[in-house]
Amino acid sequence: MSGLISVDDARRALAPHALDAGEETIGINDALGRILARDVLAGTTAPPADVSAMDGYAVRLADTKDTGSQLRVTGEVPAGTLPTHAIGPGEAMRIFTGASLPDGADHILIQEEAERSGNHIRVTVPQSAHQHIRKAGRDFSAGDVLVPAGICLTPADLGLTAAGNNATVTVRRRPLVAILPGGDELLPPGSALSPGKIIDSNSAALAALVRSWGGEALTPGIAGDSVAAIRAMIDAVNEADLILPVGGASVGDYDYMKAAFTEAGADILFSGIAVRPGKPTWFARLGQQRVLGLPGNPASAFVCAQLFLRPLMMSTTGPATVFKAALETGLSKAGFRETYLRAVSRQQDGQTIVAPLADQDSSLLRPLQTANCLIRRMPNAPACAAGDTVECVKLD
Ligand SMILES: Nc1nc2c(c(=O)[nH]1)N[C@H]1C(S)=C(S)[C@@H](COP(=O)(O)OP(=O)(O)OC[C@H]3O[C@@H](n4cnc5c(N)ncnc54)[C@H](O)[C@@H]3O)O[C@H]1N2
Ligand code: MOO
Repeated sequence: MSGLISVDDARRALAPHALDAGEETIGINDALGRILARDVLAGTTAPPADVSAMDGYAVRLADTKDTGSQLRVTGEVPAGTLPTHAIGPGEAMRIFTGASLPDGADHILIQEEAERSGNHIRVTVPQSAHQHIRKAGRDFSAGDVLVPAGICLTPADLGLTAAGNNATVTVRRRPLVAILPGGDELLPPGSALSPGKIIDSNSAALAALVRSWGGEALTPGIAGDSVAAIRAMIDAVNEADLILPVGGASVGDYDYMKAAFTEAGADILFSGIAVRPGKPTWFARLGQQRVLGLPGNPASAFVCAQLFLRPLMMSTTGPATVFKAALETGLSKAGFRETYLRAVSRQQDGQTIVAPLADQDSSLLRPLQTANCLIRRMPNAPACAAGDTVECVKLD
């Protein structure tokens, strides 16, 4: 109907245009939250040798079984040095936490369980089992995969990466995504408002989504309602891998976005999707740049970013979570557009329950803040009852 393409066809049309911004190698201190492009390998073994886990004496267990046993202290191994000699029967070596075990030793007598006098120690607590030695390679061995490619780097991953003697990691480059809101009514947050003006909320929400999907967001400002103003903005973001024009996508007299992009040389691949909310969503190529036009209504822009922008950026994030849930309340017959209802899902008695929010108007931000998922309804889906199973998409 009316020249709109289906959600599935839109996804298929977008698939060949998914972003692959390439790889870059960066310092580990800048890598938190980045997507790893190449496995991190251990360049060393940890611990590199059998080491002491306590401050005390490296001994032979057999020499320390009885209270009062005397051992001769033949030397010392502080952490960071290697033992200069082995120990023999009746001998001990002073050792500190993390230091390498001398040959001949098979046990650490902690200093609290020994009494020192000159070059001798006396066992004050009989020792019964080998203890306090960390074996070489207990954590990892040289050549092990420490962090697999594809994951989003956490603080623990970075500690492990460093321990494996890696100062850098190779991560996916962040695609540069420019957000281009258009409309004479829009002012940035924090402005002095005047009659007829509203605040641009889409830029903040979309920039946050872009960042959470591994991209870098550019927000060059708001374009006025004219082809010339929009073209100036297009020129200003020629570095971007993807441009997100927001608003001005529908049929109103001041909806200039597509005209401006066409004039700039863009090739529009589709315009209008049978989806609710988000019908005016469109897609174009401007040379190497991808252009995903989103509707101005905040819920439409947000939902269509989840449905269409996320897959475009998928090479850096992986697919959205889809799950099944039981409806808390019935739903009336669906319209001809594939519909995504903002909803709240929760666990109850081992079951996932989902409830659509009462007001689904696409201008509203409050329900969007409350929602944690979208209920997907296929075009013309029949009415369904409470308890029926529906498909849901987790919201980011
Ligand atoms: N006669 C028709 N009118 C409309 C149709 C239609 O088919 N025929 N489609 C409607 C649908 S569906 C949508 S969605 C909207 C989308 O229109 P646009 O993409 O052209 O968006 P605008 O008109 O520029 O804005 C719509 C609405 O959203 C507000 N807005 C815009 N940008 C922002 C922003 N950055 N932050 C916050 N709010 C924004 C704007 O002020 C409008 O209220 O069109 C319907 N109309
Ligand atoms: O498709 Mo629009 O997003 O319903 O308001």
